[in-house]
Amino acid sequence: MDGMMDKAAFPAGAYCDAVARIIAAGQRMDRFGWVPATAGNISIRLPDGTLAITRSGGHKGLLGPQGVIRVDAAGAPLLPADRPSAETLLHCQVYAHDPAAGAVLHGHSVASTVLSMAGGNELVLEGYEVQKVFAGQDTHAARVSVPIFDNDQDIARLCRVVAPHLDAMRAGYIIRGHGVYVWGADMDVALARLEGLEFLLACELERRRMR
Ligand SMILES: CSC[C@@H](O)[C@@H](O)C(=O)COP(=O)(O)O
Ligand SMILES: [Zn+2]
Repeated sequence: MDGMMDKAAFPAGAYCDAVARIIAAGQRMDRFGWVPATAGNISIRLPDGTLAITRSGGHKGLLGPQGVIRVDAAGAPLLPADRPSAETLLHCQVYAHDPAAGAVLHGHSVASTVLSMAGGNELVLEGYEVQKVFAGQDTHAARVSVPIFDNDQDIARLCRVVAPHLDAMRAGYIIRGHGVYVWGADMDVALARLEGLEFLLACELERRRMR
């Protein structure tokens, strides 16, 4: 990690702190079963506007410091040989859209995968106390829409589909048959929102089973 800090325009501890938080986030997501196999990706925005993001292809519950690399705001690795997450552009898009975003999380839970494959372009959450974890929500009575976008292996094209909806998003979004993207001002907030959203998706799945 020391070599990475040579030209950094921020305090020496910031990158190491981000790496530690990303490793811990991966472990937490893994405990819930949200990052099976090599699924999921995790990033933090650093003070100079570059990102610390997971390397492509590793298990996100078993990350070490080498599993995290740096990319610029457009997603290009600072070390050209590094291969960042295949979905790096979705992270860059969130940071470009929301100057307050400090961390982005992507997981592949059973609930987000199954519910999004049931059809429709949104999942509506209403009546749940836990939906207050999302930005601007102060009552269970509100209606929180989580958009669902069709999966696409062309991530730049997927970004263009997601872009017009970002302003209205309160709880992140779901890619059909794939997983969720959630973010927050810092890693703690992003993790709380992910946990809240996944709890609500699990509730929805359970309710549909009961019908
Ligand atoms: C298990 S395949 C999952 C990938 O295709 C992708 O969706 C994913 O979440 C992880 O890709 P990665 O390039 O490791 O960030
Ligand atoms: Zn994915």
